[in-house]
Amino acid sequence: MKIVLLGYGKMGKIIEKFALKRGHQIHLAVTSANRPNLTIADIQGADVAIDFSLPDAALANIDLCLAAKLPLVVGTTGWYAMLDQVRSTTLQQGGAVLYGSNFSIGVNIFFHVNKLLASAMSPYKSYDVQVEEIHHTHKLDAPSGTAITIAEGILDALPAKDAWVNYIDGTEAEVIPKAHELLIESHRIEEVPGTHTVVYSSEVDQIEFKHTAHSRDGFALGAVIAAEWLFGKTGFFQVTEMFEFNK
Ligand SMILES: NC(=O)C1=CN([C@@H]2O[C@H](COP(=O)(O)OP(=O)(O)OC[C@H]3O[C@@H](n4cnc5c(N)ncnc54)[C@H](OP(=O)(O)O)[C@@H]3O)[C@@H](O)[C@H]2O)C=CC1
Ligand SMILES: O=C(O)C1=N[C@H](C(=O)O)C[C@H](O)C1
Repeated sequence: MKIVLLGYGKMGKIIEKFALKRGHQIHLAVTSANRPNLTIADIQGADVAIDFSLPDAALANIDLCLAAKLPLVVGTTGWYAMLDQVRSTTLQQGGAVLYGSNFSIGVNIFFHVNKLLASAMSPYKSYDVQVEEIHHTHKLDAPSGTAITIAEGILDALPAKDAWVNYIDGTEAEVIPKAHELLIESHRIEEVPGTHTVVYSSEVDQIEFKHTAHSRDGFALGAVIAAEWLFGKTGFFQVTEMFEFNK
């Protein structure tokens, strides 16, 4: 496939490596430098686009790909408040968009088991739950998209919690969650690729469920596999739909 990389930073460059290894070609790599002059015609000769850019850039990139009728995989996080609108625009225009807060196999298995664990925990009111995420200091959004997906999995299964709240470690404003709120604690530490932990605590014990990314390779390979999966389809998809255990 000929791939347009929307974003050619930390992720875009690793995605390129896996795309070439799997026999694909890079049609165009887009950065802040060439994005202002990018036209529909520039991307129309490609088969698929993969967006790992900036939270503020994702929506315009989605619109551009829809206008060009180019299937798009969106890995960029931090735009999910607009998800419903993007879904309906994609469906109205007969486009193809697949998005996911995390493309690694390990995290997608984690998402699945997280829901099972939350269901198992739901009768046991003596446990409180919180989510922690640690990422590198360059990250622009908090909480991470992955932490939001994890929190949504817990909220769906635990009637005692109906909303998440975020505390960013090191910021002054203290966040004390109410009993019905699920705390997501965000930490920013040097070059950490991404660590997510769900913690259930009671007076007598603690359960910790943790995923640690050793590098960005799992995210990048997953994004290329997602592009292969999306090619030839129309609709609005989540990365979770690619996995056998969700079928
Ligand atoms: N879903 C997942 O599995 C994962 C998602 N992510 C998400 O992916 C996104 C990118 O992460 P990362 O690669 O680390 O970020 P980087 O900051 O390293 O790279 C961002 C890239 O986007 C480019 N860019 C800036 N503006 C635009 C624009 N308007 N259109 C296209 N490209 C643009 C930048 O250009 P320039 O080089 O000129 O600055 C840069 O090349 C983040 O939102 C992150 O949260 C990250 C890892 C995994
Ligand atoms: O910005 C990152 O680096 C990452 N972002 C994604 C997120 O917000 O969850 C996925 C991964 O954790 C790395």
